[in-house]
Amino acid sequence: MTEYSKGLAGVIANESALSEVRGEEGKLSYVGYEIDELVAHCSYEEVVHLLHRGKLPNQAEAEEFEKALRAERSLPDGVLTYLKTAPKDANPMDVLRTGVSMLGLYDDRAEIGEPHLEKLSACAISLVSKVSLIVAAYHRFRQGLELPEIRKDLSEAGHFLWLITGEEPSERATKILDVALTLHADHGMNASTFSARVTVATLSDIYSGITSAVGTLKGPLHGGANEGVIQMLLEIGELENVDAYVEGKLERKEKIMGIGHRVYRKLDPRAPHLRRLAIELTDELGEPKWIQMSERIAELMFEKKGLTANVDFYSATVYYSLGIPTDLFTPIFAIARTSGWTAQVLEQLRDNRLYRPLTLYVGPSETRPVPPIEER
Ligand SMILES: CC(=O)SCCNC(=O)CCNC(=O)[C@H](O)C(C)(C)COP(=O)(O)OP(=O)(O)OC[C@H]1O[C@@H](n2cnc3c(N)ncnc32)[C@H](O)[C@@H]1OP(=O)(O)O
Ligand SMILES: O=C([O-])CC(=O)C(=O)O
Repeated sequence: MTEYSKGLAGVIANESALSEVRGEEGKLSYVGYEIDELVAHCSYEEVVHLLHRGKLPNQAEAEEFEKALRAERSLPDGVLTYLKTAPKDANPMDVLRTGVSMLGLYDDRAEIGEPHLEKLSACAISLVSKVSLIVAAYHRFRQGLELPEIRKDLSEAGHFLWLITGEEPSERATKILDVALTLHADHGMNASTFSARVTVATLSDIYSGITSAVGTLKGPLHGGANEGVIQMLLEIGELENVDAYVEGKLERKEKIMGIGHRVYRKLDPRAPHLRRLAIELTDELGEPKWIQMSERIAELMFEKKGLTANVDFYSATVYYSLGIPTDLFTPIFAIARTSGWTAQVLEQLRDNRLYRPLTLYVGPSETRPVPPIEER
């Protein structure tokens, strides 16, 4: 009999040369480069090149790739109209999901059937660029503001900050966001990437794949946890309330957001980078209580459950300290992960096989005749 693993835990679903998640060691690398190295030496754009093209770019390739990404900084009029008329109190992840789906309507390269890899690569670059624009444009429009002029002189991180604030982004904020984007870019067979791969494996189009992924990332057990972390910190309010809060949650068998991971059991290697940034930023702001509360939560969860902080735990405090509205945290995750989703979609289609696992049937063991309706 085929082995059953609830939630597909421990099951290998495909091969990938993109990210290697070494859960036991607490290590993560993209195409053979540890994330610590990438964060120290590369821009997010270079990391996107690595994921999309399989190698780090040289200077000329990096410039050409940046140019290609920046050339895609526009949205079809139909999408802009939608973003202007979407409900102002909508969840930005819902707006993004529909926005990505709409992009497919305006891109005639988005075909079903046998993949055309060159066209798909172009769509992938376009998506990496446009997802960020959709998030920023909706954020401006919901406040009754115009989108600032599109610029070609700013990096992906800097341009997003420029668009959401309308102010020249500082080098420091740009660098911090750039690091966060790099750390979130790809992560093996996580739930949203799996969704994207399942969708395109039917030979549906890339926009359908990324739409599936956005919908999957939104959930609080996945990317949505970063927003849950700030809500939790605000609810706790003060350091002295942390212990009672955590104990209460555990007694009620409720989850603490940003803690635990299916694959990393000892350390999520992205967390120390984000923790360092969170400490620096809250210190500069003179608001160390956010990090003090976080540290106590992490300490208690390790003591009581042996669980550690995941990528969402400290990224929340980093974004909060940068003044980014809470409901844009998960969309920022989506902006970064679009690079990984699209790279994984391309990889899936280079050597495709339909995903079709089995179900362990637990219904009635015997089949029965259908009784007449008056006898049921
Ligand atoms: C980018 C990302 O997607 S990272 C993950 C983001 N999600 C979160 O931060 C949400 C909070 N965390 C969780 O819900 C889980 O840890 C997940 C979904 C990430 C991983 O889930 P699983 O691998 O199924 O966890 P698993 O069931 O093995 O957990 C083991 C035990 O720890 C408990 N546990 C796991 N995470 C938490 C948590 N955050 N708070 C409280 N208890 C937890 C489980 O309830 C379980 O307890 P039990 O043995 O008493 O039943
Ligand atoms: O890999 C996972 O299960 C969740 C995820 O996306 C991540 O940690 O980045």
